[in-house]
Amino acid sequence: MEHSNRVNGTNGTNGTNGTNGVNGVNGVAHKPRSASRSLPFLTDTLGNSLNDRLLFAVPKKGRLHQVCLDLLHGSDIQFHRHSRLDIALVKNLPLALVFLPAADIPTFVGEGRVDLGITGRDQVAEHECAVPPTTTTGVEQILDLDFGKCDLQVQVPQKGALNRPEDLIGKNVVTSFTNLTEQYFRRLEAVQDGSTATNEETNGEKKKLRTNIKYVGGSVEAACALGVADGIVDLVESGETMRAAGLKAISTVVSSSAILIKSKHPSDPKLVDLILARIKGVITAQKYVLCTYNIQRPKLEAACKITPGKRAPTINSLEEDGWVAVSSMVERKQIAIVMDKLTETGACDILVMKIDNSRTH
Ligand SMILES: Nc1ncnc2c1ncn2[C@@H]1O[C@H](COP(=O)(O)OP(=O)(O)OP(=O)(O)O)[C@@H](O)[C@H]1O
Ligand SMILES: O=P(O)(O)OC[C@H]1O[C@H](OP(=O)(O)OP(=O)(O)O)[C@H](O)[C@@H]1O
Repeated sequence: MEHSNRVNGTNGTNGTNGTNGVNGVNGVAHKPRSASRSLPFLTDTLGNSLNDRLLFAVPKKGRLHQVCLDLLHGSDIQFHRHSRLDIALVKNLPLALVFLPAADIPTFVGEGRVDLGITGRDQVAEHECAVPPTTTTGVEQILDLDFGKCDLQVQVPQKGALNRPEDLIGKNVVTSFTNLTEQYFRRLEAVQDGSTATNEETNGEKKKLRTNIKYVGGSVEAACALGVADGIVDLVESGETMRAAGLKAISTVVSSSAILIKSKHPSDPKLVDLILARIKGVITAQKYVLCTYNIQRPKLEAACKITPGKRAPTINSLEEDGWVAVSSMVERKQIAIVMDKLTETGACDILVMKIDNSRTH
């Protein structure tokens, strides 16, 4: 059915080359949506037209899925997703959500088929290795979302003769990120051969890679124990998975976090700005708390150095002579230290409040 091919994208963009899709998803050639946007099969399926809606891709499963749903909720993007349907119309904005695998989102947004998306920086890097951006295609990274932080790392068995990434040259490496891994080992091999990375093509042909890179879609950490790989390239957050599999990290290929991306020619740039502002507001609200306290005026300058706020602290006079009340945004992760320092400076009645939402610059 055309619908599942085009929107689910799981057939066209997976496979051994990850999100390669050089010819577009399922071979659909690139055509900017802004030029002509006709999605008749979606109209039929949902009984609603998507042609006037901005399309926003959200990871349909995995580590980023629930956090993204929470972010949409915080941004007052209201929708109802019918079971098994990967598209949901937003009730209060001319927007439709498209639920896709995180790995496929850069392809859809990069080709301009979808206007906005949330995915990992690692997935964008993996996609761009295979499909370099042009003036009309490729994604623009518009906001770091401050969650989904992890590193794509080269890992080898804790006990063994392999200790440096160079030791894996000519050996078997298993990963879900074949493009980044190939690029990484191509550079490493070039250095070992005494050539430069840019010198990797001879007579227009890529030099054959000596390292054998194999794709697996998940549970990458099992590959060494099962004898499929000498080393792996996989994501590490806490390091628990890696350690449990008896592996250690020896190099970082890419550091990642979740990002908001947009196509180069979104169908409704104003709505993109509105959604960006809302999401920024939620992210800022999660990152900061509001700290208020009372302090005697002579100690105010020292206190303001501890709580400079995002722009400047708000200072109000108190009825009690010589005292002021201060309120200031403080990074949530710094708040305990800030309260300790304020107390030392002579601040009292220190209160810390959660911020539900925000609009700041
Ligand atoms: N352990 C982790 N900690 C933080 N972020 C992660 C972690 N694992 C993956 N991510 C981020 O989430 C993105 C999606 O990875 P994930 O493995 O959850 O996706 P998936 O393959 O679609 O889901 P599943 O593994 O359930 O099939 C990654 O590209 C990365 O940016
Ligand atoms: O460092 P940690 O906190 O242990 O996280 C790292 C693990 O998380 C991801 O896999 P995930 O659990 O999403 O499942 P997958 O192997 O099916 O991709 C990643 O591929 C690692 O295996």
